[in-house]
Amino acid sequence: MSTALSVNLNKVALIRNSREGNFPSLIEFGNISLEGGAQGLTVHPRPDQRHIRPGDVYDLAKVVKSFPDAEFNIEGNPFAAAQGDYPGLMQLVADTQPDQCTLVPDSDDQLTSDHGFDLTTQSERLAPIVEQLHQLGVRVSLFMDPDIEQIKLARELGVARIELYTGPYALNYPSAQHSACLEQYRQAADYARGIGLAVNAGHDLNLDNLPDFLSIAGIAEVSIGHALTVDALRFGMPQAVTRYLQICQRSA
Ligand SMILES: CC(=O)[C@@H](O)[C@H](O)COP(=O)(O)O
Ligand SMILES: NCC(=O)COP(=O)(O)O
Repeated sequence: MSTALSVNLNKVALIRNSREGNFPSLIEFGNISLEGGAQGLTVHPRPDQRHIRPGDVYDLAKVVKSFPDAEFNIEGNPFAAAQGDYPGLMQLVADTQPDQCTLVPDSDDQLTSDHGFDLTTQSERLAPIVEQLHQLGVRVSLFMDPDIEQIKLARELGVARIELYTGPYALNYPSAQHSACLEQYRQAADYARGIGLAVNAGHDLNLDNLPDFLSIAGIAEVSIGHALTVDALRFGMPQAVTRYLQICQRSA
């Protein structure tokens, strides 16, 4: 099986935002990624617009549509309030109709995503959001820790996928805890697939830790941005995309 690579362009936007103007262009790097064979693009618009801006979401939706087989994945917290010209995640999704929306429980003051949903407390308020996204024809993925009890609750919400938050996996690679950590993710992924959920994964995956992670059977998609952008500084964007694709094509 091959795992789809969705290139997250957040950090290209971070560089762009450090000066006036539109350099680097996200449209250019979105095209380079998809021309290089990536199966999709991911963006994570946040209310403070530290990187992805609403205009980027509309621009990249158009880029993805120009590649018939490519997918657009918009991530974010559906409960984060509109702020300035950030209209809220659900408005951006309604306007651009992405293939997938990955719901992430980030608060506005987080440096980055650092945990999955606690569905014991969030399921009730997520249910109408999931329904709304399904009404829009958007596939829903929930950002989750590798916790089987939580994954059971994700299935009850009727979503198609979960995205395993791989921050702890990356943190433990390579260490004495690596094997046990990988096994926890394997068991969570196997369980999720066994109850009918497809499994995505993301956060801090890189060229070193990705091969071991993709020894886990049936990972549908990995979304990678931070390390891939650094690798683009090293090798150029086309070669960086190629190197991740080579690993994804060898997945279990
Ligand atoms: C949800 C997740 O792990 C990442 O996709 C997220 O996009 C990281 O956000 P930053 O790029 O803002 O760190
Ligand atoms: N969902 C994970 C993602 O889109 C990118 O995460 P990272 O590679 O920037 O850590």
